[in-house]
Amino acid sequence: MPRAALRKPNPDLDLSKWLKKPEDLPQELSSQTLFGNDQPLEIEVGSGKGLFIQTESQRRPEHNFFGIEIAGKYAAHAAARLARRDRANAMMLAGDAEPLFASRPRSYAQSPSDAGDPASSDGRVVPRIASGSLEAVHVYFPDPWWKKRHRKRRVLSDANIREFSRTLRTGGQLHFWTDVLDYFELTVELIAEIAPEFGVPLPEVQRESTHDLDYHTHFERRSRKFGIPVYRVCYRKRDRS
Ligand SMILES: C[S@@+](CC[C@H](N)C(=O)[O-])C[C@H]1O[C@@H](n2cnc3c(N)ncnc32)[C@H](O)[C@@H]1O
Repeated sequence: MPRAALRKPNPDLDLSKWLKKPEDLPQELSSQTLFGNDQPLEIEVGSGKGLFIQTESQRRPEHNFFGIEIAGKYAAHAAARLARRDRANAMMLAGDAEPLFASRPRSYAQSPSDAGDPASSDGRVVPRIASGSLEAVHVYFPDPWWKKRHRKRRVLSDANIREFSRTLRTGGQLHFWTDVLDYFELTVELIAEIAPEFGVPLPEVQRESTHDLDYHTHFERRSRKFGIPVYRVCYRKRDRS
């Protein structure tokens, strides 16, 4: 299903507080470095038009929300939602989530001398997101990328699932919703195989919507309007020991 065209953003809206580029970010990503406080940090990967981050940052002001969206236009659209509401606990990154979660150097480097994450004095790479530091990771309606040569683009790849688990605190949550049944089943199997610390997936309930934008995300809205079933799960990371 093609995506609807985006409305042009208001050029008078100053997005600088809500829309970041990878090069604007501090080396370590935490509530303290991004928001200047110690509220629990939740990251949404693939925010699209930003309905989730808009509604959740309003509903739970005691948490911070960092949305990552690789498509610049969508990231700007989501940031504009936050800017119009002057939201203090949410911001968007226009960029790829994978190198930010990676615990090995990846390619946000601009030049060979600026190669990825810094090494600590004993030569280990320091990840951008500290282990056990996140309250939740949200992945809603990720592109399934069926072709074999495209599978490495999946947000729920082996590598990313391991990194999501690494960065979540014990008891932290991974939310995954999709309307693609095969992809849902394959991903649930994959998580059980490579990240058993997530335990069994807990089903999340479908809420009744009370108005036209009362949905979790834009893709959830679209699926429900077309009568397409949505598969929703939440994992809670357990202590491995
Ligand atoms: C199908 S859309 C779903 C958007 C939104 N989550 C929703 O449910 O309405 C998937 C989004 O993930 C974004 N995306 C894909 N790979 C990404 C990555 N590696 N990092 C950040 N965003 C990514 C795409 O640009 C796209 O906007």
